[in-house]
Formats: sequence, C-alpha cells, structure tokens
Amino acid sequence: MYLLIPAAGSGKRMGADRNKLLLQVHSKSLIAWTLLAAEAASSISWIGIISQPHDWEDFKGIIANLKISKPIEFISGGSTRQESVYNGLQALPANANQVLIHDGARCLATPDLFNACAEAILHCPGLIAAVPVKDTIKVVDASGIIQSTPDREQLWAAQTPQGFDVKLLKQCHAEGVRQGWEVTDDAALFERCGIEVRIVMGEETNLKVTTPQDLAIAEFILSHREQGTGNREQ
Ligand SMILES: Nc1ccn([C@@H]2O[C@H](COP(=O)(O)OP(=O)(O)OP(=O)(O)O)[C@@H](O)[C@H]2O)c(=O)n1
Ligand SMILES: C[C@](O)(CO)[C@H](O)COP(=O)(O)O
Repeated sequence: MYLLIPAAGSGKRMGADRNKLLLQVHSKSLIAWTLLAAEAASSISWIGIISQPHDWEDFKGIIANLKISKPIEFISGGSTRQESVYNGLQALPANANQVLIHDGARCLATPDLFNACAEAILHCPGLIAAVPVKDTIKVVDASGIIQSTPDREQLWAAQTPQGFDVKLLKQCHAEGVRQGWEVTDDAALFERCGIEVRIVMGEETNLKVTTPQDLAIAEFILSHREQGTGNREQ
C-alpha cells in the first residue's frame, strides 16, 4: 500500500518557530513517531512525505537515525493541506491504484490502524478512520448563537488515515480545483463528487497534534503506551 504523509504545514496553532512535526515528544520528533508506525505497518510498502523543501534536510536527518526499510520520496507541499495532497497524488508511482493519506501530525496512529485501512480500501472506493463524537455538538452562527444541535448518533470525528482509489481521488481533486472547493480533508472531495466514503473505526488516541496542549497529551499517551502493548485501541 502506498502512503502519502502531508507534512508541509506551518503549525500556526502550535506557535512554534519551525514545522511542528520537528518538535519532540517522548524523546522523538512527531514525524519520527509517524514514520515508525508506518514502518511497523506490514501493509505499507512506499512512503511519500509531502513537505516544504526547506524542511527536507531536517526530515532526512531524522530519517537517517530511524530504521526505515521502506522507500521514502520527498514531494513539495503546497500552501494548503488540499494543495499538498494534490501534489502528492501527482507524485505517486504509476502503478498505485489505492493510497492512504495520513497527517504527519497524527503521530499516535498505530500500525494496526494503518493495516485496517489498507485492507478496507481494497473493498471500497474511499474510507476514513473516524471515531464517534462524545460531546454534544452545536451549530453556532457568527454572533455566537446556537442554531441547531445535530443528532449525536450521526456524528463522527474524522481522522486519518483516509484511503482512496487513486484515479477517483485525482479526478475529485481536479474537480475541486475547477470548482474552487476548499476542504479540510480529502473525503470531502469524494462527498462533493457523490462518491461513497466508508468509516473505519479509528482510535481515541489518534489525535492530531495541533496545539501545545496536544503535545502534553501525546506525551502522556506515549509514556502510558510504553507500559502497555501498543496494540490498536478502540
Ligand atoms: N499546506 C499544508 C498544511 C498542512 N499540511 C499537513 O496537514 C496535516 C494537518 O494539518 P494541520 O494539523 O492543520 O497542520 P498545520 O497546517 O501545520 O497547522 P496550522 O493549521 O495550525 O498552521 C499536518 O500534518 C500538516 O503538516 C500540509 O501538508 N500542507
Ligand atoms: C484531515 C483531518 O485530520 C481530519 O480530521 C483534518 O481535517 C485536518 O485539518 P487541519 O486543519 O489541516 O489540521
């Protein structure tokens, strides 16, 4: 299975002086944890890191100290996650029929989750890892007034990996450019193109490290995981 890792962000919400994926948590960089999980996932055979060229040396230095046996390609990122993934798709090997797309910032995903998504994408055109929402969610207008409360039973928090048929995803990304769609995950492009996207049960610990508080949570999870087995958590 081919894996694209969007890693070209600027980490505004983290407030760091560098790409947040270079920050350390539990003695390794975020990108290192993500790459080690991909390495341990038997289903992954190729890795494309979508990143800004100014980060390539730092990333290569980190990788040199990891035991990664799988081929890694560096792909230039764009100004948005959507643009970065678009670039990543163009750089996939010609024989890639399916692809998993996984945020570099989701460094706690387990190898089991990669493998579950890699298996599931062989049987559907698109999927996302996701978990049921635990909070009651409100739709709120610009003035801070609640407009509605969606039925929580139907609400899931999207994670990554997200998996897709490559040909269809390239078509949906191209349509997104034509239509000027701005989306925060790739599944939204499939949805707008009317293509079914399936849910694969994600992991409660598969958080996207976005703010400094998330770093502290990731530190707790990794130190707690060290005592456990590190298998896929429901
Ligand atoms: N132009 C971009 C923006 C984001 N990403 C990647 O998409 C993932 C999810 O994005 P996010 O967590 O929002 O990262 P940032 O965009 O860096 O964060 P912020 O929005 O706070 O700047 C991250 O692994 C990030 O590196 C990317 O590849 N290209
Ligand atoms: C793709 C994603 O992780 C699904 O929850 C999320 O949409 C990424 O959002 P970001 O603003 O690019 O971090």
